Amino acid sequence: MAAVATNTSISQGFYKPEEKVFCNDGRENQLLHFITTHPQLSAIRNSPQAVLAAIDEFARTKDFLMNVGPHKGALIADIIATERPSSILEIGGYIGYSAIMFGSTLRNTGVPDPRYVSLEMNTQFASVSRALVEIAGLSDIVEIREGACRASLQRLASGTLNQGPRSKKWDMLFLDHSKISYLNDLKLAEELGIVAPGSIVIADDMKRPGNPMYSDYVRADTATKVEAYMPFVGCLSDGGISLGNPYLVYKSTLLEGLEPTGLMDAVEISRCVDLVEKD
Ligand SMILES: C[S@@+](CC[C@H](N)C(=O)[O-])C[C@H]1O[C@@H](n2cnc3c(N)ncnc32)[C@H](O)[C@@H]1O
Repeated sequence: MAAVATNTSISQGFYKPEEKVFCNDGRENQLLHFITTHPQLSAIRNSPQAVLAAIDEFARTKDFLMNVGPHKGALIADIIATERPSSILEIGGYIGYSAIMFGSTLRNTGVPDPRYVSLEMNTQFASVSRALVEIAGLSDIVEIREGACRASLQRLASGTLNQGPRSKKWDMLFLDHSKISYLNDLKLAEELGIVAPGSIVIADDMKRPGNPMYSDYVRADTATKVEAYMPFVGCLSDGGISLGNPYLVYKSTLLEGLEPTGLMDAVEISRCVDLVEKD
């Protein structure tokens, strides 16, 4: 059997450029077909690295895919390997590239009872992702949860989904969904106790396209956050907008890394280090 190249993505070049239409035009099913009919499928099975290499091969040679990619992905995988979280929650799973890369890294840390839950609202993307996670041999620790993330976050925190850590707090939250929703959904995760002291929040695409409202929030001191929060305390709400917990303290840094297309981007790493007393 021919050997499967597992680390060719970086050396063999970049993904095709992102065009006006960049997803949901049939390419996700074509990717699944590409992998399930791959001449090296038997060697790809149960090898997360080989599945990632096959996804990268598709995105280099056939069609762009909006994955975190091998470069920024490696930066985040290094943090997982060093910090050894037990539980990682991802918002925005797409076809499962990050879930396979980070789920595999999580498994390799050897932490007891590892859990990776990936929230994805698009039914078709969730089903491709589930299939690729299964081919990668990671279904035992990676769960693809279909649905809009705010409802899933509520269910996770209320314990009506039976996967996840025993407490409400998750050790790591990876934000990679609609950029405009990052801040509102982080605030919901704060209110629900999903993000708490000890959690690390990682946000993608912080340079391309960038997310000033989000970065201002995670870099602000608590006094500034409390001042912005106070006027709205007690307002009636339908639950669509979250106020968050301004008493949580983050230490936040920006880490530069390449998009899979070769353009420079960055991820924001925000460590929730404290919960200060209310005055
Ligand atoms: C950039 S892609 C995620 C890429 C993936 N993390 C990776 O690197 O392999 C963004 C995904 O977020 C999903 N998404 C956007 N808004 C969402 C929401 N509110 N709830 C759940 N998923 C959402 C989209 O359907 C899309 O698949």
